Amino acid sequence: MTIDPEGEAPFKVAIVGAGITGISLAIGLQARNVPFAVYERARSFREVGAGIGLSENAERAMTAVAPSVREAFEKVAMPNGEDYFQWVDGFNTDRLIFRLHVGDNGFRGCRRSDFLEELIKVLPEGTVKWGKELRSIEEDSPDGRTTLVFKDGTDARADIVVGCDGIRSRVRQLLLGEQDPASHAGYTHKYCFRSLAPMDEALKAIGPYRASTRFMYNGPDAHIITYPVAEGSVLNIVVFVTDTNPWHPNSEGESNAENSGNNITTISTGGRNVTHTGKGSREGALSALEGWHPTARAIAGLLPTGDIEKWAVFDMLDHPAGSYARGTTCLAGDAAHAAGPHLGAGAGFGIEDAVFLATLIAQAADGVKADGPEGKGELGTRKNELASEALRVYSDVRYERTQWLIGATRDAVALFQWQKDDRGADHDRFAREITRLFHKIWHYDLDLEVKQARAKLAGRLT
Ligand SMILES: Cc1cc2nc3c(=O)[nH]c(=O)nc-3n(C[C@H](O)[C@H](O)[C@H](O)COP(=O)(O)OP(=O)(O)OC[C@H]3O[C@@H](n4cnc5c(N)ncnc54)[C@H](O)[C@@H]3O)c2cc1C
Repeated sequence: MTIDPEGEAPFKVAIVGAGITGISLAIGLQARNVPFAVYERARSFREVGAGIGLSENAERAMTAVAPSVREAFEKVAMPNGEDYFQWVDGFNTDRLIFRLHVGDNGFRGCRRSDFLEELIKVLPEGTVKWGKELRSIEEDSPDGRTTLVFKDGTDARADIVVGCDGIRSRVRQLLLGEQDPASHAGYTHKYCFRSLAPMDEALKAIGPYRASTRFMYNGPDAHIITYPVAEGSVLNIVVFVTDTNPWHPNSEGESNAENSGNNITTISTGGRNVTHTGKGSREGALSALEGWHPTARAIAGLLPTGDIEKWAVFDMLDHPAGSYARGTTCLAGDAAHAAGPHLGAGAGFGIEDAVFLATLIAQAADGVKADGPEGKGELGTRKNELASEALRVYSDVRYERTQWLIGATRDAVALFQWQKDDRGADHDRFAREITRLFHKIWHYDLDLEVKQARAKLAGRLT
């Protein structure tokens, strides 16, 4: 569908950030004929090849935001080896602890970069503006529109601004104030080593069955995840380690404008940008797995030699934002509610956010059209009121679930790393608790929630 960005439609939406959340929202708005532009600080599409899994709630959200999002995923999704998450005692026995059914062909993996590349193809040429790093937002223009000012000195105007700019969100800082602790994510005292190992090497290390499907290895103060991606040509490996120390960044500096998404390199803490990765090594990972079963150690042995990056896991548990919306600006995806990766839900929640935002913004746009040029009061003011209501409803309906995820993710990692009082000994308890957490994520009645959100907005618009 072609959109006239300056045409008659009542709202133009500026989306800051071309990650999964921002691009899903853009496609959702396109499908509902709401004009938009995406402003992304990277100069071109450039992504790390990290693996990602998307659960059934995420797939339902893809279809709801626009069928083309689901189609993009289908092009890159890797069929499951088996439709189960399987947890192994990685420390003592290398034996299975528990299998959780993920649904038929549920929680398929893909390379995040492959998915994003397919998603971006859905958008009309020129709607993603590359090399646009947001610096500030000015809201005092006479027509009620917002001006976005970019690092390169250019600016753009919009009626609604949605910050989809990730865990280090600039929009979040501008919305809440840089000195507000809620503007900055905090260290979860976990870091990880990640790698995509060639499948022939993986097969030698762990054999065909373990390499064919997702496995997780639990143990004291660390855990490992492995699953095949890219049509089974590589094995995605993540080794998570608990760190009792505060995060010690290597250096301080400017945020790296080329980085995007999972490629977390710097983060703002206390108003400063501090390095968010440290140097590590395969030997470091192996020493965190001292005394573990040889299989777990063989997986860590697949990490590259030499210096490798270790990635700190940050989240927004300690200082949550009180709301995701203020006026005609709001936050979505990791910018609003970044959680650790341990329940594999962040991207799916970003797509869910996109469904609500696209739906509610389109509904508010219909409200403006219904008012007509002679509408209630000054059009700029009325437009802003309707836009603000849509964003407020979005924040209200998404807040509880998305905030829950952050704490639930901390609980999950404590289960994996034997940090609960039973130190991993009670397998039934593990099965019960982990099932409850995943099921709450997966079994979400999106249609019902969207319907209720629409009704809530309709109530406020009358
Ligand atoms: C190791 C790991 C494994 C994970 N596994 C899973 C999984 O299996 N399943 C799952 O659902 N989730 C997973 N996640 C979480 C998931 O990756 C994130 O929740 C998701 O990518 C967030 O998407 P986003 O679009 O909100 O933000 P991001 O992907 O961070 O995108 C933000 C975008 O904004 C841009 N940007 C930032 N600042 C500015 C600015 N000032 N101006 C303009 N642009 C800007 C960035 O360059 C970037 O492109 C994992 C995360 C990690 C770290």
